[in-house]
Amino acid sequence: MALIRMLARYVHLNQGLKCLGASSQSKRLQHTATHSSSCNYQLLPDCLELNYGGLVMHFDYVWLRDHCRSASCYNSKTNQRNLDTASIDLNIRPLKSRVDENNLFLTWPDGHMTRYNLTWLAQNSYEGQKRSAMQPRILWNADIYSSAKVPSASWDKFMSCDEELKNFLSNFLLYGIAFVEGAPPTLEATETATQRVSLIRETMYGRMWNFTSDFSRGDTAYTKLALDRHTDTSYFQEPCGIQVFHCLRHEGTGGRTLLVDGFHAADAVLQRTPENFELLSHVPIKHEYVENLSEHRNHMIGIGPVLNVYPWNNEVYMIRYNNYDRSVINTVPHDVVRRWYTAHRQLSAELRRPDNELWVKLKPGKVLFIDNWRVLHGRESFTGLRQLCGCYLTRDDVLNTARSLGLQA
Ligand SMILES: C[N+](C)(C)CCCC[C@H](N)C(=O)O
Ligand SMILES: O=C(O)CCC(=O)C(=O)O
Ligand SMILES: [Fe+2]
Repeated sequence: MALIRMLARYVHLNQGLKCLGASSQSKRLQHTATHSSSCNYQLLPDCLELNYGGLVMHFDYVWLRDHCRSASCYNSKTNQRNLDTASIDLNIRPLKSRVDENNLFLTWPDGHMTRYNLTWLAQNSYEGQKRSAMQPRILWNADIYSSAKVPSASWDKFMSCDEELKNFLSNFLLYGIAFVEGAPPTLEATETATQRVSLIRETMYGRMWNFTSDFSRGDTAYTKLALDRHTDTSYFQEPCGIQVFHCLRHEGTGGRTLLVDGFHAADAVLQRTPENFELLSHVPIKHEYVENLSEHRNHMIGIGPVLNVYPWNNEVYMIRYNNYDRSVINTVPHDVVRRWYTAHRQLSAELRRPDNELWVKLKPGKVLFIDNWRVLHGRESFTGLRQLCGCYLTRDDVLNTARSLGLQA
């Protein structure tokens, strides 16, 4: 209750501020209302209201001064701000204003004039951001993914042709998983493939890893035991963005890989029980990695909610779910803990629905890329010698590559 009340208060506060600005002050101040064929605007006491392209937007005056793109305020070669934001009068108002077909012009008290392209304003306004589509994704269960018949990239083309890389990344962004097939079954080839996409993120497990069930590290991954669905490195303040797996060898039985779309499960919780979604996206949880071997001593702590969402549209951008590595809960009082367990139970039930489970057997030559911020992985127990190599990738650089190829990321 306390949490929900706190959120409610936050919302009321925001609305309260808006009302105060519009009602108590507007009677005293003169409004400037201007119309052009496609656009009209008003200088309200606390913000500029712009109606353009069917969208009503509100811009704070300091924001408007801060976002001046003139040559003295902004370096368009480096795309960096020159203006010292701390030097803007927090009560600043424009002295003069006008619009033409495509632009809004404001003249500031010191005589400086700013020209804003109206389309730019629409794209960069809060209202526009709120309305704009979320990252296009196909939320999947086993059936949806299998029926989509998503093609794997073929090693030769993947390495030589940008169009193949673009298709691969486009599928990766849509589904959170993507495969390259026909790769040489070596650690070196795996490394080369990943470097086509991004930079390798070195961790305490190394840069490229090649592991088997020898308990060389203090973690269940280095055994033959089954591993329930989870995300990796939840105990980092910024969990690794992408995980790459390439099974170089398996002489034995079992050992299939389990994949589950965490965003699909989170969406089911949001649709059915919004208050549980709210708890999962606001209660901070700790994950911890404590390794105490003579060769390796590590202590990692990561803090954050299970679901990380953008506050302006509730879009989930990261799930942290690892019940093995989840640490003591001492960040919220007992009544919130109780409700959090109920919410966690619902999410777990969604993640465990058999129809959400995609099982694949990794084979030499087949490289799997997993979005570790979205798709959970696990594995079946196994017998015999099984050797898995791979690495983590930095998320920013994967998205950077995708954007440079013209994809929305
Ligand atoms: C992939 N590799 C074997 C190197 C590390 C495994 C890390 C396992 C850890 N429990 C986690 O989930 O983060
Ligand atoms: O052995 C596997 O297939 C995966 C183990 C695992 O979860 C990991 O290495 O992160
Ligand atoms: Fe893992």
